[in-house]
Amino acid sequence: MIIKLKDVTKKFTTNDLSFQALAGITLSVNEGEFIAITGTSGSGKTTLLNIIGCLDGQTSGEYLIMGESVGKFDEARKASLRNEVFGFVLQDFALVEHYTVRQNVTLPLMYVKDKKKKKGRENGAKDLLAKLGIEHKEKERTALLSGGQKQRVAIGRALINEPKLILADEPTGALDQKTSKDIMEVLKKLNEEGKTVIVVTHDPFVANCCKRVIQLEDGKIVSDTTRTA
Ligand SMILES: Nc1ncnc2c1ncn2[C@@H]1O[C@H](COP(=O)(O)OP(=O)(O)OP(=O)(O)O)[C@@H](O)[C@H]1O
Repeated sequence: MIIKLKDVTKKFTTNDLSFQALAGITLSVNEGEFIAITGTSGSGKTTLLNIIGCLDGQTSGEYLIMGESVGKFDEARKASLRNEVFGFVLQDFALVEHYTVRQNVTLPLMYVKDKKKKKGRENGAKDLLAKLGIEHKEKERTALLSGGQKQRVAIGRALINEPKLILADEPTGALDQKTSKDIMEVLKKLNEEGKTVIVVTHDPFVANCCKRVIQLEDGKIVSDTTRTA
């Protein structure tokens, strides 16, 4: 088991107003899973993904990564998890538009202290771009790319540090149907190669591409189904 949440809640408080975004989430994720988190707008999908990715903390309950309680980790440990264990893919790509494709993909290497590891990954960047079908764009500025190509760059950036898990928040939200299909094919292939993939989506097509679908409503899991075929 790679991830376990036990009765996790999240409350946001602003100006004395309190909002319960997650209301007792219990969930286990095994290595190699391909999961969609779905639900209507405001159901808590992004809040849950942010807690899983250690971008935010829970209000109560326990979150364990590979058996260790995240509550005990200091900021440095959480930052290293974000850089080494998780690869993040976002709806708006979040690329540095005036950087080239290669510069964007290799950006997270800035935080890698181990020189040998860093060099190896730098050398592997070209193969990664080839795998994502954007090697011919290596030296191009990302501002000039199509939406689908930009998302491939963002996936490359998420993969460069060889994470265990890919966390994608509406990865196809800014793409047309055909390009969305292509991007889901890329994620499917990564999953087949062993990566654990969690996708937040409100798009039934995207959810259908995943093997397990977890549906949230008002901060609670209302269904959790795994496709058997
Ligand atoms: N930082 C915050 N401060 C206050 N309330 C927040 C904050 N972040 C999220 N919320 C609230 O928590 C609820 C869940 O938000 P969340 O973004 O997780 O929903 P979502 O299911 O991802 O929605 P969407 O599909 O619209 O992105 C919403 O009602 C939202 O307004």
